[in-house]
Amino acid sequence: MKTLIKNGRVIDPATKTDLVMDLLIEDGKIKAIGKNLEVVDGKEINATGKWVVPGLIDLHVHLREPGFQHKEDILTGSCSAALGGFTTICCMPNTNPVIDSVEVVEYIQRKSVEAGVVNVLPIGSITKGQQGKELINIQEMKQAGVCGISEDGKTVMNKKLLREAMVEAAKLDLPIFSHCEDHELAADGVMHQGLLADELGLKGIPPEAEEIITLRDINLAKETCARLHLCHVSTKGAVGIIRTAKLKGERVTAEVCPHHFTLTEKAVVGKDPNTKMNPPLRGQEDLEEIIQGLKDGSIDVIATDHAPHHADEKAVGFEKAPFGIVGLETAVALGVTELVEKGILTPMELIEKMSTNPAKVLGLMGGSIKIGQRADIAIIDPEEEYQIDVNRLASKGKNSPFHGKEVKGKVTHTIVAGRIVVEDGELVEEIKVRL
Ligand SMILES: NC(=O)N[C@@H](CC(=O)O)C(=O)O
Ligand SMILES: [Zn+2]
Ligand SMILES: [Zn+2]
Repeated sequence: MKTLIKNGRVIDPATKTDLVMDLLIEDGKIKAIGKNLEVVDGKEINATGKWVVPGLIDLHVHLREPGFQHKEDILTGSCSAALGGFTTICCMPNTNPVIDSVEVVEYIQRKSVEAGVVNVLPIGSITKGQQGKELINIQEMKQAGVCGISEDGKTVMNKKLLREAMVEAAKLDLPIFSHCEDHELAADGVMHQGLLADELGLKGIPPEAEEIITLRDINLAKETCARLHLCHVSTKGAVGIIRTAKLKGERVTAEVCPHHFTLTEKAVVGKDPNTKMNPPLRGQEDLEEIIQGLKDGSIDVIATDHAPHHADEKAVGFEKAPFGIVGLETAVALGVTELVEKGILTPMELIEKMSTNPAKVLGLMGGSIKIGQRADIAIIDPEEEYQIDVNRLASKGKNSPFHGKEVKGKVTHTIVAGRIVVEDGELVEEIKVRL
C-alpha cells in the first residue's frame, strides 16, 4: 500500500523543516520526502495549501474505559483523537477499575488494538485504586507497557509516598505526570478564586493550591532525579515556578490545555457546567502568562485533558456538575485560531508542542518526519473556517464550552502507521460503521 501526499507544506520541528514537498508512504513507513515524487500504483492526496505534520501526540486523555463507557469508550475516544489529528494518545488511570494492575493495562492495550484507530498508551496510577495509601508495582507496570504514572484527578498528598514513587520511577526512567492540586486548599471550590467567584456566590479554588504542589513536586523530582511532567498548568505563579526551575537546569516539563489559553473565568458567568473543569478557568493575568510561557519555552506541551462526561451528569447545575470538558477534536482549531493566527506561535512551534515535545516527554521515536519511520502523519488545512458544533463530535462527550465558536484550522487527514483513518475531515467508512 502506497500513499503519496502531494504539494503539502511539510513541517517537521524535529529537523526544522518547513518546505513545500511531497511525502511518500509505503508499507506503513515514510519512504521518501522531496519534490516531484510520483507513484504509479498508490493513492494520491492533494495537500496544496495544507500543513503535513508528524502525527499529534496527546499526553493527557481520559478514555473512561473500563468503567465509565457511558461517557466514552476506547473506540469512540480513539475516533475523536483521530479526527483531532492525534495518532498517539496517553490515557489517564482514573477508570474503574483504576489502571493499577497489569490486567487493566492489558485490557486497554487489547481494546485499543481491536479499535484499530490510533496508538493508545496507558498511564498507570501511582497508588493502588488512586487511594493515596499504597504504591502500585511500578516495575511490573512498566514491563506491561505503561508510558508513565499519574494520579490524575487527584494529587498524592503524602509526600513520603510520592517521593518513594519518584525514586522507583527514576530507576525505571518512567515519567511522572503530576496533577498539582493541594486538596485542603482546593477543598470544595468549583471555580477560580477571586472577585468573580464571590459575585457569583461560588466557592473558589485558589491558585496557591496548584502552586504549592508544583513547587513541592519540582523539589522532590530534583532530589530523586525523577522525570517530572506537570499536567494542565493554569496559573501565572505556576508558570513562573516552572520557568525558574528550567533556568536552574532542572529536568521538568509542563503542559497547558487549549481552554486555558483561550478562556478566562469570565466564561463562567452564565454558570454553564461546560465551563467547569479542573484546574478551573483562571484570570486574565494567568492566561497572559500561559501565553508567555508557551512563547518562551517554559511550557513544552499542549495537551487536551479530554474529559468527557455524559450530558445528564453535567445537567445538574454548575456546583454539582463534574469537572471536565472534551478537547480532542477542538485542540488544533484552538491552537491555530488562538496561537498561530494571533502571531503567538509559528506553525512549527505549535506542532512542536503538539507532537515533537510530547514524544520527547515519553522518550519515544515519533514526533518527527524521517525516512524509515512509522508513518504517523496529520494533514491540517490552516485556512478552513467553520463553527465548532458539539453535535458533530465523534466523542460521546458533548461537554465543550466552544460550541458555536468560529475557528480556523481543520484536520483533513490522519494517517496511522501508513493507514488513512481520517480522510477529508471524516473517519473512513470502515471505522465509521463501527461507531
Ligand atoms: N480535568 C478535569 O476537569 N477532569 C478530569 C480529571 C483531571 O484531569 O484532573 C476528569 O477525569 O474528568
Ligand atoms: Zn488533572
Ligand atoms: Zn485529566
